[in-house]
Amino acid sequence: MNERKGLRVQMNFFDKMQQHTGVSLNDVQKQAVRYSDGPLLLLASPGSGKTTTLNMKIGYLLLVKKIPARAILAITFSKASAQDMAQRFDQFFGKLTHEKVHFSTIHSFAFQVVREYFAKQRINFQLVEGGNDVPLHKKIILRNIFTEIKDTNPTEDEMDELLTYISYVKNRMLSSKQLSTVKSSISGIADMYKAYEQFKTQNPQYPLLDFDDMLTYCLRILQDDEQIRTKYQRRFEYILTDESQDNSVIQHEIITILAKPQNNLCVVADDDQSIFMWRGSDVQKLLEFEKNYPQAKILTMTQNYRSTPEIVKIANDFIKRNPKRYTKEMFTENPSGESIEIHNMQRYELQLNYIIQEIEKSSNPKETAILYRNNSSAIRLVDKLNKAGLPFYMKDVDLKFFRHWIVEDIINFMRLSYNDSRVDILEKVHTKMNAYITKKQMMYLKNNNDKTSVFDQLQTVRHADYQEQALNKTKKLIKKINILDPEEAIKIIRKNLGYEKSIRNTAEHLGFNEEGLLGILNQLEHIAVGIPNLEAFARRLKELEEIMKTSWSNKGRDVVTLSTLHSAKGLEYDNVYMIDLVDGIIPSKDDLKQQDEDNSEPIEEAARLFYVGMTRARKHLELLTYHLKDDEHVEESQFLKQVRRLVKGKELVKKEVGYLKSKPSRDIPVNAITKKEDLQLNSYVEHHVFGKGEIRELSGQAIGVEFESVGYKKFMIDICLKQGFLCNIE
Ligand SMILES: Nc1ncnc2c1ncn2[C@@H]1O[C@H](COP(=O)(O)OP(=O)(O)OP(=O)(O)O)[C@@H](O)[C@H]1O
Repeated sequence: MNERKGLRVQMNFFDKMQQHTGVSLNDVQKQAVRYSDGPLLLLASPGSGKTTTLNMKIGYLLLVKKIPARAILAITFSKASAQDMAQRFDQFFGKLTHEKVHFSTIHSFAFQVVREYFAKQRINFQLVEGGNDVPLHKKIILRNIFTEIKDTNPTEDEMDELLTYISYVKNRMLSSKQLSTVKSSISGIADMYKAYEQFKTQNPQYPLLDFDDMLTYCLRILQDDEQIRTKYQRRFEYILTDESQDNSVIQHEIITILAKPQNNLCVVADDDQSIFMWRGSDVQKLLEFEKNYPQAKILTMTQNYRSTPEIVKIANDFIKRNPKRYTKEMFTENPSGESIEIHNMQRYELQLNYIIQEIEKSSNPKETAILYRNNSSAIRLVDKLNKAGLPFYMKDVDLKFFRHWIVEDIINFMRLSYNDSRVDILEKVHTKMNAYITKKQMMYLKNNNDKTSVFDQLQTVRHADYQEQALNKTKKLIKKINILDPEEAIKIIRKNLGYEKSIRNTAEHLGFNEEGLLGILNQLEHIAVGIPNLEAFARRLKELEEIMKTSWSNKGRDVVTLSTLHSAKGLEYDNVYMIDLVDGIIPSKDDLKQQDEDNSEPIEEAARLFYVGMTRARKHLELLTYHLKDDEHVEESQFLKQVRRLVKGKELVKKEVGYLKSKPSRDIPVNAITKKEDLQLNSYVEHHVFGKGEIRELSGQAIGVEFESVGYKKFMIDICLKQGFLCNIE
């Protein structure tokens, strides 16, 4: 093609695309689309049209450069983004070409390579994660290794830490010698990692692979097997990677090899949105792009099409606090809107009440997101939302809270109060209260249990006089718990039975985060407010778990979205509320500690997370903080202080009193069932979230309904009646 003709074809492409999609690319976007031969780093600010540009670029390769689809490899960050890209590609080009480009995650590409290699070697391998049909799961292997090495079962938190550690080590390609450089609260974690690796490879004819191994093997195969390497290098003439700021070291290595020798590699990234360092991503690789490809072209897309200038300006100025970054000045030509709001509440509860009020007021909840750093922020929020009758969609449901050992302990204390002859339950909690019960005494009870009160039985084998008193006191307290309401009961367990002291001791001895553990107790206490008895409390926990678990069924409905900041990546909403903006959460305690120890990387990553949150908002952004949580003073987030300085007095500090509420916060429908006697077995009702269902169970405090849309669910009758959740069907 001669130069003029080439230029004409390009012009036609952009004009045609504008007519076809309504999107008129800006100059940098066009340059990025056109630049296809050689390495290109496309640095893009949030909302600057990365996905749009990447899609146009692929269309350009197909339609203008006549590259067959199978020669293009487009790597996305997650399965969901691969689907999203494929969908958007179809919208743009579905009518213009029949060619189908394969959008793939790096893991699914690696899997293809690994499968091919093992087939060639006639070796059977087995996956240890993904799906329920995996015969031997990674978590089971690791649980066993942990128990063998530590002589105790891991907690859920320890399992998480171990899984993250292993993933980090592999993604960062750390050698055995470097293992000790990775910080962990679990002693002996490096040995666990080594034992795990050894276990998986003990039979070379039948290796076990987890998802991270897919990358490790893929890289090794590409390095060592010339035939496979050249096959893929020849096949993929053009490689594009999206969200590359979150690629790990090993992912960068795989892509570097694949792109050789022509290096037609387009890397789309925003170093300011790199938020997965803890999982092994390495933004350093991006910052070194020019060093690795001296002939590289670097383009910067900084026009934001998403947000108002008020949001764009503050977010842009905020992220400059991080010194190690590519300099970019994000700007927008969008019309002006409202300024960012900062709300500094007196107490944590007021933040919750405020959020509820805002959602109730909202005419379009689907366009509203509540973002928080930790999943634990969601528990009380979900409780409140449910009590207010506000349905929601939760982006990444984490049910760990409900299985936490502290929750189990509290339920066990309550169980014991129903029947204090239960040796099996006492065994689970005997070391966690002030009764000085020894292992030997427990053995005695197990062998001689006469089904009377365990405390009376223990009196016969007590060792010291002080134990007599302690056992008497414990027996009385345990009995008392049974007649108290759950909120009071938890207080007695914490303070009088000595459970809180035992948690503090455990935290100190095992290096657990004491504040986090006590936080779980506080959450339980709050959930318990207003619940009449212990059974109802246990049921409420189950109910909350179920509500969270099934919130996916609200996806796409006109409901508010709850999400961690991490999972909000790539999404956008008209209204965004960032909550729990206090020091200790964002930045976390550990971020702050590491900063004190001269490692500023974690706090910079936390700032990027904050930035990701702010840039999700199209029109309305609110940042929420408070002074007091559970009677403890908390400091507002230092990031928020920075934003406050940038907003300069435009904030609206609202008065606490405006948000206090005690009554049900939604309008109860006229046909709502408010009396227990109006609930009839086998009759049909309409639930405010789950729709039509048949009452199948009515027992004590609980009601069970079989719904047409989501199946069987159990609720607390009291809450349903008070909040008007169930309505008669005409
Ligand atoms: N040249 C353009 N003109 C008008 N709108 C555009 C243009 N480019 C992109 N957009 C629009 O801007 C919005 C953001 O684009 P996109 O989702 O591609 O951004 P992104 O860079 O991937 O965002 P983020 O990284 O923050 O998730 C989309 O609604 C898109 O249609």
